[in-house]
Amino acid sequence: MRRARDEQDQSAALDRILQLGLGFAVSKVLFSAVRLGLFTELATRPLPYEELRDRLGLHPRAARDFLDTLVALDLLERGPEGYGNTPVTARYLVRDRATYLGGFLEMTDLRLYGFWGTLLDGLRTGEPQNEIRHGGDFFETLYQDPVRRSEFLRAMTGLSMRSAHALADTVDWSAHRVVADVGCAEGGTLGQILLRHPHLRGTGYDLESVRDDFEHRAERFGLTDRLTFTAGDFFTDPLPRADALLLGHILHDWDLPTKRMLLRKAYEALPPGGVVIVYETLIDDDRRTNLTGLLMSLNMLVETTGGFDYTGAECRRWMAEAGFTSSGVRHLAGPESMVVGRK
Ligand SMILES: C[S@@+](CC[C@H](N)C(=O)[O-])C[C@H]1O[C@@H](n2cnc3c(N)ncnc32)[C@H](O)[C@@H]1O
Repeated sequence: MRRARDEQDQSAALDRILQLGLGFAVSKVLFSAVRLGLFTELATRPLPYEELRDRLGLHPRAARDFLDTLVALDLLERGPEGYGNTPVTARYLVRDRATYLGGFLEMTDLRLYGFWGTLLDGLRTGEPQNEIRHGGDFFETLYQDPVRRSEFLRAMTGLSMRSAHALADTVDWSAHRVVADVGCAEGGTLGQILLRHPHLRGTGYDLESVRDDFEHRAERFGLTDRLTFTAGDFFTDPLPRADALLLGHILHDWDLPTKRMLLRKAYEALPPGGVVIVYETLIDDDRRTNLTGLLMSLNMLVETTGGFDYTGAECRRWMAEAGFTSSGVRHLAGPESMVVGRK
């Protein structure tokens, strides 16, 4: 009896190893579906097999396996009317919906997928594997190409969207008037917060080259009267003054001295009682369970010269060193949590 159970366990573990080994294939199936606009084609209703195949321009040899793989992955439903979105893909993978996450997946396919191909080099050398593999500054290099810049900034909106909703809903904004987002990208997070809290004004702070993308999105939000852009470089300039400062997926881009410098600058920019809100895929304190946080940290190895993700306990320690009198960690959404520090 026990032997039979051991054999079953072993066989399940072997299946898992096989599936992990084929993880790259799963990623590519998902990326292809997003880039083909499959979930967007199904936005209003399910479609019969032939019609869907023809609309997507798929070869008959490939189409059935491709679509049924997505069914097996719980990313499509198949019923009498054909193939349709699941509630999750309808919400997150249909383009032009406010909840679209696909921008992050598109960027992951176009950039990260290739860069992770030389992970082994990164593991051995500690050097980035992306556009700055042979030197240069990451953001300066990336932003030289306007298409890649916009694609990256859109990806940030997708990555942060669920946390943006959670921040808007769970933080007590009533005590604040002005909130600034440091390294705001397109301003998607700030926009979601301001839409829900009409008494707030917001400043997006980022490099000058981000201005057009930010202002375009502020217009789409209908928030140009309350949401403005301030160009700045947080290495050389002070941070904008505000009652609340957001640092979303910023600290993980940089080495420890820069993380500390940014928290010190945040402290200086806040009035007494002001708060800094750091949010990321924080790694659990025991570094065992938040797989996305650990993978994100390896992604910082691939993408940056010194960046790494970290635990809530580490961040609270750096906040205390910067002068913040109290701090606490709270879960936001999925793998993401925030650390709130009060001056
Ligand atoms: C990983 S993205 C995070 C975007 C956004 N906060 C989010 O969570 O979706 C990092 C952002 O920091 C900005 N950034 C990089 N270097 C900067 C600098 N020296 N000064 C100001 N912003 C900078 C980038 O342009 C980018 O928008």
